[in-house]
Amino acid sequence: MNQSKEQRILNFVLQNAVRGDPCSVLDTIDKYCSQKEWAMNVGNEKGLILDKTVEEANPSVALELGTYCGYSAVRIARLLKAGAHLLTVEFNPEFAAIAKQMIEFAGVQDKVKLLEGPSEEIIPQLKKKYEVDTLDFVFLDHWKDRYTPDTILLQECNLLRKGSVLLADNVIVPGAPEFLNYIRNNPHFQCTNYPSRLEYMKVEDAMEKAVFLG
Ligand SMILES: Nc1ncnc2c1ncn2CCCCCNC(=O)c1cc(-c2ccc(F)cc2)cc(O)c1O
Ligand SMILES: [Mg+2]
Repeated sequence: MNQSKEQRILNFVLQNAVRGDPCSVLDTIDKYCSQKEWAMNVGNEKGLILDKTVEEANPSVALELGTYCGYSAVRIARLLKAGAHLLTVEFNPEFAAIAKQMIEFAGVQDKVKLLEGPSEEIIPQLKKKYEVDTLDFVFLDHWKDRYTPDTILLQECNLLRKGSVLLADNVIVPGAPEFLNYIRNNPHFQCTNYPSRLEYMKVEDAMEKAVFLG
């Protein structure tokens, strides 16, 4: 049974990165995906925007929708202060299994809780089952047509507080036009667009930051 691309990415990390060193894991994934096989990690260019947004928010509780191989989970977790944690939600069991190993190899497993399932099922469980009060930071990187319904669901579940920061990947490619329209015309959010490039490609993409105003 031949290996998946995600398994090949993980194996390359296990063989070439430094165990317990998140930056070396990120650099190794970026090396593989820019030289060998493209994959939908946020990458280093948009990754720098993610870094700055996380550092500015300095979250105690962060949520990621769409874990994939764990690249952005490692990227976020490496910046979290002592006692802070990231909940990351992955729908695909194969991806979740890869991400779990990636997160452990990077040494950030104590800061990351990987939740398997569709976002629309997990979000309503965050308060009672996962003991979340409110979310300080949310990274949207899952199905692009789920960005809007899940942003609405987060509000309905009272998971956002004044100042909660949402950051959405791929608002140009593959694109999330309906989300941009929703969030930019919603008086409860203050939006900022960050033009960038699609990971590992000379193709325009962008991230959208939306701060919840309460
Ligand atoms: N918990 C949950 N709930 C719902 N869906 C869930 C989920 N957990 C996972 N998924 C399912 C998401 C599957 C991956 C989403 N990301 C993407 O689809 C994505 C695609 C591209 C791309 C760009 C140009 C191309 F030519 C081709 C692809 C780039 C990106 O940065 C992307 O993030
Ligand atoms: Mg993405």
